[in-house]
Amino acid sequence: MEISILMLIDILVTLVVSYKFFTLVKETRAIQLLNGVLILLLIRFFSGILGLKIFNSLLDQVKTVILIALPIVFQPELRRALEHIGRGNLINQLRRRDKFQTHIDKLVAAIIRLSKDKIGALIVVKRATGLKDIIDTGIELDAILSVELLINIFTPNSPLHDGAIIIDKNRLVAANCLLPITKNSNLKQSFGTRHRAALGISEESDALVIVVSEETGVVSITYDGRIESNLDEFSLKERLFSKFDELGVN
Ligand SMILES: Nc1ncnc2c1ncn2[C@@H]1O[C@H](COP(=O)(O)OP(=O)(O)OP(=O)(O)O)[C@@H](O)[C@H]1O
Repeated sequence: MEISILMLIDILVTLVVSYKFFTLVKETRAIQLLNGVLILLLIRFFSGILGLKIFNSLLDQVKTVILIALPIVFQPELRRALEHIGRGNLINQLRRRDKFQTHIDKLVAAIIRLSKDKIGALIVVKRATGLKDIIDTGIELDAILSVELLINIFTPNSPLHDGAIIIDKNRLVAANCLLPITKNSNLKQSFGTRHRAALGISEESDALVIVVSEETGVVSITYDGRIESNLDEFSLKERLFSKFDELGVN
């Protein structure tokens, strides 16, 4: 078989597009469904070879239902993916990164100071999932994010220090908010309600949550129902950056 240049280009383009698609969905809930679809296609392939006619037609029906249901169930992910492609322009990306760096720098500077002073904090950073029901449990602020404001809010005895704050891009949306507590029973005993609340909201939304322990000053981050502890300034910035870059916040 002759391999033409066109064929090589074809393979390369398919690989690049598949890789891009995979990186877009890998940390979303779409990945589980994608795995399911791949398994289904594999079963359909073998059942085709074996000539199991009734089973084949059943699998074909299931495939049709899934194809119709996909765009409905994954409407937010699809929208994000299309927006991501639309933002491909390099200048826009650089501009976005720059603006974005400023929000992250402010946030991280405040967290590091809170950590040094062992001031407990619970900071929910909104991503794609709306958090209206959580915001409604607290006090709406809609203030521009600043290091001083963040420190002021969490300073013990300040009227807003209890509960969580919600941040959306460079705005501090609300404080004093109540988060759902995780039901995960495999957590370390040392994680109290502040950390359990951070995990709870990260299980129910795609938000990133930063926790500063009042007892130890340790900084943790939760996302997708997972917790990472003992983050220093560098790794915290790195986590925030990669999570938001993925989403394309501006
Ligand atoms: N469901 C919740 N939603 C929002 N904030 C909460 C919630 N539960 C607890 N908190 C916050 O956590 C504080 C209590 O933290 P607690 O000491 O139980 O947690 P912890 O995980 O051990 O943290 P630390 O290491 O800071 O002690 C409360 O004063 C409140 O500000």
